[in-house]
Amino acid sequence: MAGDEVAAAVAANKLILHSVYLGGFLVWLLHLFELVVLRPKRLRSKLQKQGIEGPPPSFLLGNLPAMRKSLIQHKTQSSTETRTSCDVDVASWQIYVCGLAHKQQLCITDVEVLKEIGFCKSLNLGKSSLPSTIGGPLFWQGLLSSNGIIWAHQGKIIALELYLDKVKGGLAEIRVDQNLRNLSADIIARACFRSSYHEGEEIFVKFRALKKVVNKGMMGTPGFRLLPTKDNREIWRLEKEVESMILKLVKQRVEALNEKDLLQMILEGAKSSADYNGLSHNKFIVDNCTTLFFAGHETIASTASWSLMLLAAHPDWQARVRAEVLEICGDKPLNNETLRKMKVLKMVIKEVLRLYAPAVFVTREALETVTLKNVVIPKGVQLQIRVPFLHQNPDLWGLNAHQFNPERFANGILAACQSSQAYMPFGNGPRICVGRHLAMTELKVMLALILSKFSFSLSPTYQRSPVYTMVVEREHGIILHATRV
Ligand code: HEM
Repeated sequence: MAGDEVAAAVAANKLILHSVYLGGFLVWLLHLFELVVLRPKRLRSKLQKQGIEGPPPSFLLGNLPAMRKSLIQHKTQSSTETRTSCDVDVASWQIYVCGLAHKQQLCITDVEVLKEIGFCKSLNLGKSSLPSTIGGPLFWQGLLSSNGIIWAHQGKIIALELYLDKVKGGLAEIRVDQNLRNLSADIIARACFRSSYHEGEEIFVKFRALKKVVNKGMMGTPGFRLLPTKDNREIWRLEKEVESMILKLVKQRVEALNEKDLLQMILEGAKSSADYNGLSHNKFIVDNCTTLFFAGHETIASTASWSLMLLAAHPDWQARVRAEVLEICGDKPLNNETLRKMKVLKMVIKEVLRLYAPAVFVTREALETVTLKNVVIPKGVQLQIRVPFLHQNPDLWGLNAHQFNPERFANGILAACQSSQAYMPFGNGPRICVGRHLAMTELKVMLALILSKFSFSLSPTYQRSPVYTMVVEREHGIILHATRV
């Protein structure tokens, strides 16, 4: 072949290649247009035909930072007020599309619909794929994000081990000599796996690093996770490390004396996992352990931190809780009996969970077409419940809905709110948090121990900075002054 023929062939090849790339890109753009413009329009008109009105679809094209800001806005100057974007249009049904999961999202604020979701036992209303799309490597196909028969299988194993009586039985003696995060990790490690934070420390460190990278950017954009970007490579590396550490812990456990604890139950459940959905033995173990690390650790660390901030900002409530703890316990150790008597502490925790619910969204997906409040929800539509909207809605909680006032829970949730469905820090219905009893016990133990020894005030430099990073965290931390009581 002559030189100019070779050059012509190369140029032709290049042209073909570029046309293929361009064609692929155009198809991708069309697909995106279909997802974010046409489908929501179709869904909206379907709902309009059923008499449901809502604002026009809005488009959140995978912009996680913008979504975080819209959820937790800094609307007031006050360092402790918790006002969120509650005053945006809260129509009963809002329709908008969220490019994060490339699914149509139906935002629900109608408590009657929430009630129906709570009572709906059908496996057709499952967990939305949004959390696993965004937070995939943190919990993949564990209990938190799975559906159908595998969820039922995992639920039987895990929920049984976290029942109230087991939680009470597992109360270990705890020393307050670590920071809150480590303390909550320690309790989770002890309660679930009878190991200590120290033994699992490395896993928690890696897991936090993994969470930090997963949180960055536009993780829900289709195909994005497959690209070998710097962050994705970091995620893949950390994922492998966490996995091998968990499996090492499991190996040590198998070689040691068997105890009937949660880890042991997960190991036994893993033996039959393939029968349920083809999940491999190791994947079943790793996904459920990471789910528990994530669900049980970050949520509690977040609630404990906000509790201390609010108590520091409200010295009257801090003094009431301390007086209660000292009166009930004196020099006695904390146990189930004494914890049960701490009514003021419980009211405070409930109020903190109302104002700073760590899980901002509770989500569901219509895995098949379902009907809620006589409205037909087509298969594939995701339902999104924004917890802060419900928890701080003045129509439901009264005019002081944005203020810290634990007294509202003095006579229970029903007396505090127009509808008990509107209080859902732990979600609702069949998918309600399986760790809620452990969480409440853990929070009571941590706060009682800390408040019995220290008194807190807010540093003048403290700046309120809630930010949504899978749970509601503090962007600039919480700065408190502590003195020994
Ligand atoms: C303050 C602490 C906690 C909060 C606010 C919290 C909140 C939640 C929420 C909102 C859900 C979703 C519920 C729904 O979709 O209706 C959930 C699910 C879950 N939580 Fe928690 N949680 C906490 C602590 C824990 C702990 C300590 C554990 C375990 C050790 C745990 C394990 C789980 C699991 C496994 C699920 C999935 C349940 C399912 O889908 O069947 N959580 N949690």
